[in-house]
Amino acid sequence: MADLPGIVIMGASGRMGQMLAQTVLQSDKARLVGCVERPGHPWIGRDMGEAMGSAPLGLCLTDDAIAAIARAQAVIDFTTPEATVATATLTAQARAVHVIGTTGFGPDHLQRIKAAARHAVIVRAGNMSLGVNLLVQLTRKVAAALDADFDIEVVEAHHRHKVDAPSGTALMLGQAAAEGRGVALSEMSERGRDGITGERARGAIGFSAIRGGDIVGEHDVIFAGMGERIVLRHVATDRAIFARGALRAALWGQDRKPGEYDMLDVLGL
Ligand SMILES: NC(=O)C1=CN([C@@H]2O[C@H](COP(=O)(O)OP(=O)(O)OC[C@H]3O[C@@H](n4cnc5c(N)ncnc54)[C@H](OP(=O)(O)O)[C@@H]3O)[C@@H](O)[C@H]2O)C=CC1
Ligand SMILES: O=C(O)C1=N[C@H](C(=O)O)C[C@H](O)C1
Repeated sequence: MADLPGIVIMGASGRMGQMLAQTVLQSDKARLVGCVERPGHPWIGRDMGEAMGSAPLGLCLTDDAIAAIARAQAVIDFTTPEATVATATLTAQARAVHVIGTTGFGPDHLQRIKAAARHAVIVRAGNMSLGVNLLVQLTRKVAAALDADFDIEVVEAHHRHKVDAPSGTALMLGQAAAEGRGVALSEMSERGRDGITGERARGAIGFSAIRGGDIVGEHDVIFAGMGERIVLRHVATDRAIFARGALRAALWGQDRKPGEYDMLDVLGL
């Protein structure tokens, strides 16, 4: 048991944090060695099992990220862009694998993650599920097969608590569509239409976001032509798919060379 890779979860009280804790606890390939929350969080000092409403685990939540990461072979992080960038510095120092599920990064955050990946293995993906990563590859393929007579629209729906848009998944799908088409997403993306927008630009890749209730995550990539339409769809109904993918990434990352990887690398897609 002591030989199994030790996993630390950042943002352990969150929607994904709790799902990750349960997934690691149920696994016979890894052990949970730390649960970290931000300083001042009401769960700090409480037993993680009891805080989640189940049996005690003998593992208390801590705000001491440095001490927790020192015990870890991998850190799984579904938090905020600022928290993740700060953690990337610590995982790089500790040479622990950093699995990043957080979304909503700006260019400066991404630059800092890239710098940390010079020293440690980072696996980062806006969606850790097998299904979405397959959809990414399908999107690339369909976009490569069709010309700009087919308008590409990415439509996503998430729960009311989500703070970023477009979702990380929508951006992955848009990026795959742009690559399939051989264009730069930054030049072709159309977001936030409102009012008199004018006609759709030929070749644009559009993004729309729906927020409501408890929707776990739904993504459509629409290729709309004249007289026909192709729709590629993924519907997530359980956050366990993301947690399973993240744990798989943490195990895959052991003994790899430092660098920034994604779930396509992990899944071999
Ligand atoms: N890649 C993927 O497959 C998936 C990615 N996500 C992404 O994961 C992220 C989290 O989502 P979700 O779990 O729903 O969000 P939550 O808000 O439920 O969880 C985030 C947690 O991180 C905590 N946190 C904030 N700052 C710190 C810090 N400095 N140190 C430690 N913990 C901190 C928050 O605490 P507090 O609330 O007190 O601030 C909260 O408990 C989002 O970016 C989301 O888009 C989600 C699902 C799948
Ligand atoms: O915030 C979420 O919940 C999710 N975020 C990820 C994203 O931004 O795409 C992945 C998943 O869709 C759930």
